[in-house]
Amino acid sequence: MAAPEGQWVLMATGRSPTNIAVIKYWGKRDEALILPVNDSISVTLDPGHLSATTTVAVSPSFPSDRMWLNGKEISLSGGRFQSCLREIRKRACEFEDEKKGIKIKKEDWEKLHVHIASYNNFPTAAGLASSAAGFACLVFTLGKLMNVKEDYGELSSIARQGSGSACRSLYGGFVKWCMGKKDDGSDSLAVQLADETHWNDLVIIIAVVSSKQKETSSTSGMRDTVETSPLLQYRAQTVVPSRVLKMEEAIKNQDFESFAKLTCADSNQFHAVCLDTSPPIFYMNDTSHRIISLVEKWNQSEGTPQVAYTFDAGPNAVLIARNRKTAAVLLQKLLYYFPPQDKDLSR
Ligand SMILES: Nc1ncnc2c1ncn2[C@@H]1O[C@H](COP(=O)(O)OP(=O)(O)OP(=O)(O)O)[C@@H](O)[C@H]1O
Ligand SMILES: C[C@@](O)(CCOP(=O)(O)OP(=O)(O)O)CC(=O)O
Repeated sequence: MAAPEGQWVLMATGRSPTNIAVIKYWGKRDEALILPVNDSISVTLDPGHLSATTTVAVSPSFPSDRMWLNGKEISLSGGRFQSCLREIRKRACEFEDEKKGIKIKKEDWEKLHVHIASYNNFPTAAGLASSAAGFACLVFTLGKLMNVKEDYGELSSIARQGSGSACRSLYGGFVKWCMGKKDDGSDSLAVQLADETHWNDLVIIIAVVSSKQKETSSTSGMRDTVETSPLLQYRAQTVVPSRVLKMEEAIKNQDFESFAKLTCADSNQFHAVCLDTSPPIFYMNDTSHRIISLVEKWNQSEGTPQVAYTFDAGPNAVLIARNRKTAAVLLQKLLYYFPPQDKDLSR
């Protein structure tokens, strides 16, 4: 290293959006490597809306790795953070900035420590996939800092070890997480099905029913489901494989009717396996159920789907409208049936 010991700081910043699964990931076949029991498909949101922004810094003057999430220091000792840091460090390459007098050899990265600061511009751990945006961003930004040359597929398999759904946030547009077959997880990674320009008409509206942290985390919820739900076997082995093929076709052909039916059915089956878990897991609440009824009745009365709904591990509704005109009508309906309360307006 050319600069005097401890005199320099090198930084990189990245931003990653969250993604919303339209065919859900729920259940692991390997807890440590985070390998799923089925493929899943998601749509990545616009980074301008729900995203994580992460800055990573490295300096010889840092005595240890540290991280701040939304301004509060959090521990990096957990296995998931450690896996991401280890896997990225393994792939780090030589870096040189002659002007600043910085030269980092490949082997130096193992000894250098990082400081990480990340902000989510939406509620953390509220079932809005903060872990997806967060770990995708962490891996991407560390890769940028450490001059990692791997492609996005390889980075996605590292992000997967932070949080399964994170592997899908490395790409924009429609993304498939291929479950893979190998025991070491090397073939469990994300591929882009279509980029963000492919189906421009769609509009996504997130109705935040509650921004409170959920009671059952996705990680522990899906562990209980794997251990106790007989329905999960049927879902993973029989239902999802054919649904994934149909969903790929629907996306390719921009076939909203098929897309909406598959999305709603898959969300409902995911919540059915949660209910089939012992003890049962309830992520949706009465408001979520009322939103489902509203959409189902509207779609029925139009004769063809106008809006698709999907709910992750929480009560918040993700509503996908076929176009802007439908999205405007949807907003009107939501405001009519769920008028804002005084406390919402004063926020
Ligand atoms: N910006 C971030 N950078 C790094 N890690 C993050 C970030 N945001 C969240 N996380 C990690 O993700 C955890 C929250 O994940 P959790 O799965 O509980 O909630 P969620 O992702 O919001 O919900 P879900 O995955 O069920 O939709 C945090 O405790 C933290 O470890
Ligand atoms: C319901 C889901 O959002 C579950 C996401 O689970 P996580 O990816 O948060 O779980 P871990 O891999 O244990 O971190 C469905 C999905 O995004 O596919």
